[in-house]
Amino acid sequence: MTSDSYVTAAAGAAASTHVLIFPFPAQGHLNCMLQLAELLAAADIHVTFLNTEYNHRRLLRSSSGNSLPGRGPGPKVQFRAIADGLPDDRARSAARLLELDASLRARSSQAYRDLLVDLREGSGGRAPRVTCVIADGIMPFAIDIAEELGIPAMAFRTPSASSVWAYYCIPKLLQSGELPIPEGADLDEPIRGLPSFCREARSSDDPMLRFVAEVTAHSARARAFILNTCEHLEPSALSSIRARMPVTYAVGPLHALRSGSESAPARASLWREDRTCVAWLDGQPERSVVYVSFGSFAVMSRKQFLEFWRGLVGSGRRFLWVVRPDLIEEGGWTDEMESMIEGARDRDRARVVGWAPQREVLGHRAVGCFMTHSGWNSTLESMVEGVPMICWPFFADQQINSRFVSEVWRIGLDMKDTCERSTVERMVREAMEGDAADELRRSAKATAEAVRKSVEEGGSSFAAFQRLVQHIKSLARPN
Ligand SMILES: O=c1ccn([C@@H]2O[C@H](COP(=O)(O)OP(=O)(O)O[C@H]3O[C@H](CO)[C@@H](O)[C@H](O)[C@H]3O)[C@@H](O)[C@H]2O)c(=O)[nH]1
Repeated sequence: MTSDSYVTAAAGAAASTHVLIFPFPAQGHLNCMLQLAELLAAADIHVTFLNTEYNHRRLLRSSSGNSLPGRGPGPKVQFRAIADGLPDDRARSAARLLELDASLRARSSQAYRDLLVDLREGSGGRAPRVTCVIADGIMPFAIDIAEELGIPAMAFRTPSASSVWAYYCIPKLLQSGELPIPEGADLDEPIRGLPSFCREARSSDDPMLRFVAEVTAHSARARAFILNTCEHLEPSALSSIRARMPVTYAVGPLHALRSGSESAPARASLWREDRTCVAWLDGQPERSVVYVSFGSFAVMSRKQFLEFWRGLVGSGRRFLWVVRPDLIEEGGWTDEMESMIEGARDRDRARVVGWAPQREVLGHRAVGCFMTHSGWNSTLESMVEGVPMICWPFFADQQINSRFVSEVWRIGLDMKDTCERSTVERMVREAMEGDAADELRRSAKATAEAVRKSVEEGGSSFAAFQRLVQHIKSLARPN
């Protein structure tokens, strides 16, 4: 069955349609799945958004009232929360991803099952019985439990289509002996831009490699795939995925898709946004500032931080840097770093904040380029605003994204694994001034136009979203 077949089956099912959305509890997963929730609510679908208690408390603490859907004048989304099973004082960073995953499987799955049983009976009160689950594709247990209970489940994958396709290929690469890559081999040859866990795995039993391969193979058991990308960006990866998973909806970039919703797209920040940086940007010349952010998960060593800092200062360019409270590895902070940051707060040419309203910053006329870790959300946000990128990928899908940015879409530069002040300086100059910068800017602008077209009426993502809505409505059982 293709996605077109669901259109007729959906007629009249709107009022009785209720979707439960369950993201993996990390910032990069929350934002885009919350945007999906808001768009579905605007399409007249009841939505329950399931958070972990830990994250929900953080969201409420950091949200500015109207940024979460259901809290302002926009469409209503009902929030529920279950425990993630970890003690409150435990960091939920990238380094602990497997621990969080194990805890969710072992300790949260029963609470999730109980909640679904409850919602399946319609005991949620105002909402009808739950008729569909959209679970993060890296939580196969959430898909299996829903299907066991007779609730159709779809998988949402948060990385790019090319990354998802690379994950699909892991078992084949293991079988053919191309993975794990032998010690001492040139990591740029023959498979360039491999995700970090492929490059670092020293045996086929590597836990991270196994985790990614397993969840990817498993999520293909869902009824459909939803991807935050568009046909224009990744046509060949999408067609490879569709060969395995025919019902795949490419509905991105979701934060730019405004199908039926008038309000600004939802933001779900786990940190409180420091809006003083927007006022600071207002006072800066056009395209003069390098915006630096390494997302929500990455952790740097002291040495890396200092190399970046000195490179940025050495470039002579103005910069705005997001230094999250947990950006530097445990025990890495020094008084020297503290005083450098304090000094920057008072200077005209640099600004440091703990967390920024990133989409607004990227859309600001004063921003000239984005130095990024190449998380997929950041990549899409920069793309939509036509801002060229300097990529310093840390882990997972980020190596794939940075390679596509530099070699396929040609809208940025890839620092790969180098972290030296001279490279930082050179790349900032290249991205900000001269012919190469003009060329990058032109191609970033053209990409922005094409991507924006995809999410407007008549565009491929807009149409895919309409088909997804019809598919979800067609799953509603008579109440
Ligand atoms: O000061 C900041 C910094 C970031 N953000 C937002 O936080 C999100 C960050 O997402 P992303 O760029 O995807 O980075 P991560 O938080 O690192 O996301 C994880 O999830 C992504 C989606 O699967 C992967 O692509 C990444 O590799 C993985 O680390 C984006 O929406 C940003 O707008 C802010 O609002 N303010």
